[in-house]
Amino acid sequence: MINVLWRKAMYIVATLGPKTISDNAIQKLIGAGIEAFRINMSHISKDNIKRIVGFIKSNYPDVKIIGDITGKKVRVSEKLKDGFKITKGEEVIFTVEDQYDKLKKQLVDSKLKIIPLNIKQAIIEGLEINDIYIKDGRYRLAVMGRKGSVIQCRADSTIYITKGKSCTIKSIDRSNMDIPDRDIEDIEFLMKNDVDIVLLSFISSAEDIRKYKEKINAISSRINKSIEIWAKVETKDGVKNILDICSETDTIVFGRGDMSAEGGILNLPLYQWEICRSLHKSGKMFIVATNIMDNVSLKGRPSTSELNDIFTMMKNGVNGFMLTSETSVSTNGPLAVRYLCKACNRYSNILNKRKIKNDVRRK
Ligand SMILES: Nc1ncnc2c1ncn2[C@@H]1O[C@H](COP(=O)(O)OP(=O)(O)OP(=O)(O)O)[C@@H](O)[C@H]1O
Ligand SMILES: CC(=O)C(=O)O
Repeated sequence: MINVLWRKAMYIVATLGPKTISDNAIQKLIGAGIEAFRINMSHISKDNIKRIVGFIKSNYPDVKIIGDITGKKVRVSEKLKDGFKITKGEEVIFTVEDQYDKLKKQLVDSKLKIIPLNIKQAIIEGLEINDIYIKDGRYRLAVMGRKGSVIQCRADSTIYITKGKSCTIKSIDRSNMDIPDRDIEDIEFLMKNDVDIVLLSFISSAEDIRKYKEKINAISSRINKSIEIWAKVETKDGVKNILDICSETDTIVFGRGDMSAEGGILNLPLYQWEICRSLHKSGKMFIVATNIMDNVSLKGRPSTSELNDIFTMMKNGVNGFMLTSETSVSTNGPLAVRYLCKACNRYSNILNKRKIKNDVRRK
């Protein structure tokens, strides 16, 4: 087994994905300095999760495993059997899950492709929708016309559509949505397999967590297992209610991928700053996820702005970082972890020295 080289000043989490689910890849990430893994329940099969958890638990009992459940995330519905490409300028139809089969029959002779979303008609009734975004806001489809739940859109760029792909409708009100059945099944699976932490996605209020806790407590008394609960904040309401959310959990993860789609990428630093200010001296753990070391995936070294971002976040009280696509879909995962650990160690040494100096000066 590879030994962990050093203990880091910050909590560093890596997401496992197609490029890192083998035992060998997991060992390399641990050797580079990882002390917790995120498993995205939306992308990894249950068989693979069982194998990964078994491997980590029996070889690295101190490494924590975090199961990230999908929450109230809008995605392309599982009802879409075969994926397809839509080209720049092409018009397509989005619809809701409960209208998809009917619409497919009605439009059988039309050339328009239909994309079903995993939401029910009631969720979008009366809602003004100007755009639908795909993959954390990276691709935009402008709404050209709409009749109830039949939404005609034009693509700004060429995109591949497959089931499960993440979508964003900015104006959506999640308070009307039920906890997806899939989340409850996934939580029970995580508990039965001794996963340490469940990461609840799209938490917008303390009430959201309490609803999950009710379900988790019921499972817990039935199977006699427990699990730690963390909240992922990635909506405007979540940022607004951050202190309220903290009353129900000790760890907050800021999901910058979804947040940039939900709140607009230009506003992202402002949301991040707002959470830092709110959590300052709260004693809560604050972990920032996504787009931490993307340049290492692309070019083999971090960019100046990534390093500056990391330093500023540490100065503002962030306690940990969560790598997502850097380790799940890139072959440069261990390199990203090494750079991140080195940066965190170096900056925390400097910040600690500065703090001690200032404390002494104040006395
Ligand atoms: N097993 C997989 N098969 C295909 N694509 C994957 C897989 N795992 C991850 N991905 C892709 O890599 C990206 C980064 O993976 P990660 O698990 O960090 O997801 P994420 O950005 O939180 O995704 P999502 O928002 O879809 O839950 C995802 O957006 C997804 O498109
Ligand atoms: C990690 C995650 O969910 C996000 O960045 O949105």
